[in-house]
Amino acid sequence: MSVLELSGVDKSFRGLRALSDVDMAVSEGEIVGVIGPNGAGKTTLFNVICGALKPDAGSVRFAGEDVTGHKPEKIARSGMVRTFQLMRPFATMSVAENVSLAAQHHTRGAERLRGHAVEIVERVGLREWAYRPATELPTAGLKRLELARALAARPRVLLLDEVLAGLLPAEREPVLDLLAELREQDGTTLVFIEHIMAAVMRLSDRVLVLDQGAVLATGTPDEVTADPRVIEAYLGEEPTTHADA
Ligand SMILES: Nc1ncnc2c1ncn2[C@@H]1O[C@H](COP(=O)(O)OP(=O)(O)OP(=O)(O)O)[C@@H](O)[C@H]1O
Repeated sequence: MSVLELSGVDKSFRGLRALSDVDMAVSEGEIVGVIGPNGAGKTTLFNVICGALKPDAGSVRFAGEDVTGHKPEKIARSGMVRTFQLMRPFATMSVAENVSLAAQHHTRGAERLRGHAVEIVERVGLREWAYRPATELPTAGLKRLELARALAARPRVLLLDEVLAGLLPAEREPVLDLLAELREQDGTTLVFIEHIMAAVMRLSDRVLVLDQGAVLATGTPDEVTADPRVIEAYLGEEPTTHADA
């Protein structure tokens, strides 16, 4: 059974069709990369899945339940959590406090909450930063903190919006390792929007290609990167173009 299933999803903004009849099914424990040119509808897709936007038509099912139009907090509490491209931590709080705040609906008791937050801070590689103000973090640290906040909610499905953007190639590797570990150790299902094709190729079991709001192709990384329609719409003549975008 699919843990996440979209059926016939449409979403328009003042006549602009941002999503058009999108079907998508993600199995438990699967890693699905979502790619496509700028404006293809990737972020809108995430916003519809996580409840930030209500689709004009179609449905979103999570863990067998119809969650179409449910509030984002409700969807997050039920186990489907997203990260944002632009991380805005609470400025007056430390890194660990920011993570605790995100964990408070999911962990009972102050002691356990603190322990859970510290464990996640360490897991994302921010141990030295735990008690420093979150605003002092460099970009790579803010990205890790965003991931930590999402993990604090104990996600069953994690939606990652360009989690590698702004990171140097050397900073990407540990994040990719962590994402692979989340699936291996925790069985977390991952759906990630990414422009860096090397990461998409390495991490994805399956890739969904959006173009002008519609699903252009879906398949293994090798299948989609060899698909002439995908090459024409997104990858260009040289698929390596996006490798370090
Ligand atoms: N709130 C909004 N109001 C009006 N138009 C919007 C809104 N959100 C998105 N759009 C439009 O919908 C289309 C899809 O946008 P979306 O941000 O989902 O694309 P994307 O694939 O995530 O692009 P990118 O890779 O640049 O982030 C674009 O034409 C965009 O301008």
